[in-house]
Order: sequence, then C-alpha cells, then structure tokens
Amino acid sequence: MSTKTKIAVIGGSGIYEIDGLEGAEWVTVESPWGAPSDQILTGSLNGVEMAFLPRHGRGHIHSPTEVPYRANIDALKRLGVTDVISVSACGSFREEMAPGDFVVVDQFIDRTFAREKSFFGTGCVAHVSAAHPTCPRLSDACETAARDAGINVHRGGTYLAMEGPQFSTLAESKMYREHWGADVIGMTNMPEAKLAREAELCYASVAMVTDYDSWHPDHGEVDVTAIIATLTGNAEKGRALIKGLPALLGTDRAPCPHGCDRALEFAILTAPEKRDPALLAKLDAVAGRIL
Ligand SMILES: CSC[C@H]1O[C@H](OP(=O)(O)O)[C@H](O)[C@@H]1O
Ligand SMILES: Nc1ncnc2[nH]cnc12
Repeated sequence: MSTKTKIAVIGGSGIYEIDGLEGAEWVTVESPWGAPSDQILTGSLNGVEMAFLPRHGRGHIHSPTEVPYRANIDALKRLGVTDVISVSACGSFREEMAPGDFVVVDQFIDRTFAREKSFFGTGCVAHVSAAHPTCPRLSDACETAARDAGINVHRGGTYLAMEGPQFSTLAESKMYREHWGADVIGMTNMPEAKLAREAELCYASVAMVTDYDSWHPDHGEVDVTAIIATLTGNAEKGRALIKGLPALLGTDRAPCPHGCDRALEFAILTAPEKRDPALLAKLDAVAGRIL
C-alpha cells in the first residue's frame, strides 16, 4: 500500500522561509499540544506536497528550550506530513567537519533537561525505540541531494543536543569531543527526533557546520555573529538541497523499510480500560492509527 509523500522541512537558526513552492500559503495549524512555533508554509515542489516550519518562528522568537517541540511535530502530523527533515546550525568537534560543510547526522546524545520529551505519560504510557533515531532512507535522500548540489557532505555523525542557551564551556567542549565521541553540537534536535519517532514520522537531520565550538586551538570560541554569517553564506546550498528532495522521494510512498511509520505498533503498555480519555483525545493525530 502506498501513501502520498508530504515532506516537511523544519528550518533552524537563520532559515525562516523557503522559496520556490508552488501555491505557497502560510497556514495556521491548531494543536492540542499548544501553538506551534509559527504558521506553516505549505505548497508543492515538482508535484510533491511540502511544508516548511521555522523552528524558532519568523523573527526568531523561541529559544531552544522554549521551542514548542510537541506542538510542532503534532501540527506536521495533522497536516499529513510523512517525512521530516531538520536543517539546523551546529558546532563541529572534528577538524574535517569544517564550517560550511553539512553533516547528515545519524545519532544523538541527549543532554537536554528542561523540555517536554514525550506525547505519552500518565494515562497512556508508551516506549518507542530510539536506538536508530534517524531514518536511513530519508538520510540517503538528504545525502544525495546535498552531493547533487555540490555540498561537502559527511554521512553519519553524532549530534550532542545541549540545553543552552549559553554555549558550552571549554571543559564541556573538550569532554564531548575527546571522551564522549560527539561529532557536532546543537541545541534543538532533541527532543524533536524522539517526538517524530513517537509520531511515526521518518526523521532526518542535516546539520550545517557553522563553527568549531570552543575546543579548536586555531579558532576563536563560538559566537552568534560568526554563526549567522556562515549560515547566511550557506543558505543557497541549503535551498538547493531542499529542492532536490522531491524528485528523490517521489510522490508515492511505500511503507518505510526501517519501520519509522510503525514505531508505535507494540509500544503502548497501558491497559485499554486504564487509558485516560483526555490524553487519548490529545493523541488523535500522533497515535490515531493504532488507538
Ligand atoms: C544561532 S546560535 C545557536 C542556535 O542555533 C542552532 O539552532 P537550530 O538548531 O534551530 O539551527 C542551535 O541549535 C542553537 O539553538
Ligand atoms: N557551537 C555550538 N553549540 C551549540 N549550538 C550551536 N549551534 C551552532 N553552533 C553551535
């Protein structure tokens, strides 16, 4: 059985809209999990339906801690999105992952602590697997689109998600790099990736390297002005990558070979008669397929 592909791009710092969508329209999506970061830009590209959500809102109003991650993922699910691509800024812990390069991340270390991390809880408990938090099929498409656009792209890497909003201390930067094996660092991909998995959405993350955080002896410590300058210089590359995705993913979508779209199949533990009707109502989009 196939469904129609609908690709969402969640744009990070410096990426507040995308151009070239046919029938482009900003729409308001209401969610029982609160207001999403902003309206969502909908339209199509090469016949494939697209949605774009600026993670921090137009004008960059939400801090990494305050991004309404649950509302964002729920709103995309409500719109019928099948595949979510995060495009975000990151610092690099590896010499070879240089500013201007893109990394198609495949693993995360979640160091965030002040965010709501699940759609589930008292009244409906669920445990999905997060062992492989990104979708290899969607990541393949991101890698190919990046290569086709002439971008220096690295396939695979571990993204350390920190709480922020301050950047890391030098001691933290060295520890993440030397002892924890992290490759890049940012503040937003968690809990976003875990929530996408709970919502049975394929998720891929394209991290655009903007700096060497603070560890590199030959580079000054990270600051926002340098990050935005690098990002602005890269915006054209990011747009080219996004434009290549529809042709690679196609209009018709077979079930995810990695099972992302069936992640909840055996995840809910709460006995049917013990489930909280109020929570079940809020889960209508995220878990409606199995509830
Ligand atoms: C602009 S500096 C730090 C800020 O940028 C990144 O945001 P995003 O992941 O949405 O591109 C990083 O995670 C921080 O939130
Ligand atoms: N060095 C860094 N640390 C955390 N988030 C970032 N976003 C871009 N660069 C970053």
